[in-house]
Formats: sequence, C-alpha cells, structure tokens
Amino acid sequence: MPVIEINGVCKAFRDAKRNVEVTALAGVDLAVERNQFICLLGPSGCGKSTLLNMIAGFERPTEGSVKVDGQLVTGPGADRGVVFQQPTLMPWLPVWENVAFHLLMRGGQKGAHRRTAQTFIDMVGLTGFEDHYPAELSGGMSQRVGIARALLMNPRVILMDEPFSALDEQTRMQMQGELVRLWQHHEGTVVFVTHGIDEALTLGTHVVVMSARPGKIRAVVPLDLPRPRDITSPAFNDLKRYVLEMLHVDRSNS
Ligand SMILES: Nc1ncnc2c1ncn2[C@@H]1O[C@H](COP(=O)(O)OP(=O)(O)OP(=O)(O)O)[C@@H](O)[C@H]1O
Repeated sequence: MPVIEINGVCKAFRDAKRNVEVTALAGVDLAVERNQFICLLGPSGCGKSTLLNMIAGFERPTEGSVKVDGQLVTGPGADRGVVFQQPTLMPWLPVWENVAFHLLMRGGQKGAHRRTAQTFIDMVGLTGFEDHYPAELSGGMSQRVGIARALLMNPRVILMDEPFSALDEQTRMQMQGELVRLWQHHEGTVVFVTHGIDEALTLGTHVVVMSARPGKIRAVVPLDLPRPRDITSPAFNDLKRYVLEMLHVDRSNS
C-alpha cells in the first residue's frame, strides 16, 4: 500500500477581493511509496505548496481525497513532519528547546526530552549549539534546527516546502548533501517542493513535474541515477533535458 495516496484531488480557493474562484489543482492523482523521495517541480503558482499543505492537513481538498497510511487526512498529525521555507523557530527558546518543542508541549521529563533532542541536534550537525538562540544562528543552521524538529517526532512522512531556497548556493548544496545522507541512513518518505531542476534531480528518487493553471501532474519521472549525483554527468543532463521539455510543453501551451 502506498504511504501517500492522492486521488482525484481538486482545490479551489475563493478570491474574496476579486469575487472569483481560483482553481489551484484539478484532478491530481499520485501514489507515493515508502522510502521514496518525491520532488514536486513546476512553475510558480502551479499548486505545489497547495498539494503539500493538503498532505500536511493544513488545507482540505475541494474534491477527492488524500490518505496517509490508508487514513484520510483531516488535519495535521505527528505522522507528518513539516519543514517550511522559513524555519519558524521560537526566538525566545534555545536550539534544544526548539528541537524538542513538540515533546515539551506534551509535558514529562525535561531531562529526557533534552537527551532526545541532543540525538537529533547531533544528527543535523549542530553539536555545541544546543544553548544558542535562533538570532545567533545562520540561515543554514536555523534550517537544520527545523529539520531536527521535524525528524524528532519520527514521522512516517517528511514534507518540505522549498526549505533551502533562502540559502546561498554553497550552503544550499551542502544542505542538499546532508539531507540525502539523513534520508539514506534513516529512510522514510519525503515530499519536497522546489523550483530548482538541479535541486530536484540531485535529491529525488522521482520528480513529479506539474503544469500550471489549473495545477495538474504532467509526468512522474523516476531518477535512475547513482548517488552522490553528478550534475555534470551525461545521464544527469539527459534527464534534465527531458524534465525541461516537460516544463516547456506547459509554457508553449499557455
Ligand atoms: N489561501 C489562498 N487563497 C487564495 N488563493 C490561493 C491560496 N493559496 C494559494 N492560492 C492560489 O493557488 C494557486 C497555487 O498556489 P501555490 O502556492 O500552491 O503554488 P506554488 O506552485 O507553490 O507556487 P510558488 O512556486 O510560487 O510558491 C495560485 O494561483 C495561488 O494564488
């Protein structure tokens, strides 16, 4: 059984200001299997974030269904960890309390929660920064805190919405490498929204190419490339050309 099942999903938003309906997604079907790393790629406004938000349970489909582990998604849950573009850290809490935030909210032994947080702080390479505050961290470090916080709940699915887009090129490439290593060591199912073709081809087991207005899935492209990915290799560039063609079909029709 797929971990995520999206069946016939449509999403319309009411634009109250202009008194019109915006169809963000129309007839989206997608099955995501365990341990797949799915990159959602498509032009701005094609509904990538809307689709991710529906898996996260922040939005409900207008039509169709979204299931995780066979259960209909009706709201957010601990089985789905979300990492946003901005890491949404609590500025008044040190790193370890930000990482352990959901555990601390549940109550219980603070010392035990700190030890649990430490495991994930170490995992994302922030050892020594446990007591730093968000204002003392770089963009990449803040994003690592967000990733550690999402991993700590041991979710079935990690949902990431352009988590590295605000980072400089070098930090982004480093974070991409670290994310792949984490995913390879701990396994799990990832859905990752990106604008970047290279990023999608570097990270994913599959790229889901979306078309715009209303958002639909144009193609699911399996990435049969060895890791670590070599962005200069002929195989990488063949796939890049194919994905670019998929994106361009959309542009030439619009
Ligand atoms: N809450 C909302 N209210 C009204 N319209 C919305 C809302 N959220 C999204 N939309 C519209 O739905 C469409 C899809 O938006 P969405 O943010 O999902 O696209 P996206 O592919 O993630 O875009 P980007 O790559 O620019 O972040 C857009 O036309 C957007 O204006």
